[in-house]
Amino acid sequence: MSGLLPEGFHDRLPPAADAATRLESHVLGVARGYGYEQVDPPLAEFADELSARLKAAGGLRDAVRFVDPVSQRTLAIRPDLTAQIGRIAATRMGHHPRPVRLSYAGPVMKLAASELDPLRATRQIGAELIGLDTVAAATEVVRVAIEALRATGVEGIALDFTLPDLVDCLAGDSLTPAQLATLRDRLDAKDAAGVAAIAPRYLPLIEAAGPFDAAIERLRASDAGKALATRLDGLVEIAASIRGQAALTLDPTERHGFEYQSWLGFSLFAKGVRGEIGRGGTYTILHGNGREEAAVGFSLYADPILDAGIGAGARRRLFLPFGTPAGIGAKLREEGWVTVAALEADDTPEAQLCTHVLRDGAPQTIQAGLAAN
Ligand SMILES: N[C@@H](Cc1c[nH]c[nH+]1)C(=O)O
Repeated sequence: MSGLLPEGFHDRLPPAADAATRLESHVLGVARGYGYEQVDPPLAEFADELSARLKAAGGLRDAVRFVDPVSQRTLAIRPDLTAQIGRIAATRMGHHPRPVRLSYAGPVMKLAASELDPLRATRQIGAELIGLDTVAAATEVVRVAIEALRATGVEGIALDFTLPDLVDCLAGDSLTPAQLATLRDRLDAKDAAGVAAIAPRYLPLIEAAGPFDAAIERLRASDAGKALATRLDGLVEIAASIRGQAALTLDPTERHGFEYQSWLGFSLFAKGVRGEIGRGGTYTILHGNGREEAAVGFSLYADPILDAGIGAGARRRLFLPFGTPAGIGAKLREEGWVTVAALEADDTPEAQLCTHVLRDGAPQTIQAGLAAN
């Protein structure tokens, strides 16, 4: 059925849409347990406001934009919720004591799809801690993310740490901006020869990538000037808090998708799920008066998780034959049943995808085969 929706857009049908709601409430529930309260910003807002909120965010290349006939200003549909949370924290919640803990869930839209990420209209669920980007703050955020994924039934979680601003931090002023840009590009491509041609001292960063402990050791060994020592110590502490709950790797130069994250970034993966299921890290919010504020957070991507069939749960629907008194249905729903009432005499449990049928006043399982969805 091509042409019904633009490429990269999709409908969620039953039972996947119910699963999506359940997943969202599990994640928000775990975040709520850690003190994160939900905010719900609008789908679109002034483009200049959205693009200037996070330091190093690089504009709104990813956003669908249009001129609002009412305000006559350019609006952007959010491609990511983090900047909106930053805006709320910096403005309307600017007077709240720090750190502020906020959670969110909602649709986002991207201007273009990529091969790795073919969906343009997706949903993000996440949490942001505003006011700190310390190891303690990052540890909490990473824990919430992992616990939230586990609560939704995701198994085989893997977390890949990265150090998004590492290259800039090591470069000092020894490289021109143009050289730095090429270097970043070559590091992203893991092009050892290209890196060697610009600055051979960066080669150990490519070689270090891999399982966490070994990668840390290799990085420490190559860090003669101890320029990385604090960052590496921080990573080790964060990693220790989730050990055993996720497979840990470290790719110090990975920058794809980490546009605005600062000293720490991480990507989340799960067994049996294609691509990333979430991402997070530390970043800097810009206040109107030029003040900068540290923050850390994560966003989970519901679509790949749901597409892998995780969190779907089994359907359990009880068919109430035509004429069943309303009071009986009410009592069964109180007991936790999902009831589906026949509204016409010839309706059937099969047509209503029911797993159970009310017979002689009691729910009975329908023979296997019929019950399958
Ligand atoms: N919103 C970011 C992840 C993030 C949340 N907070 C900090 N970083 C993303 O989806 O790429």
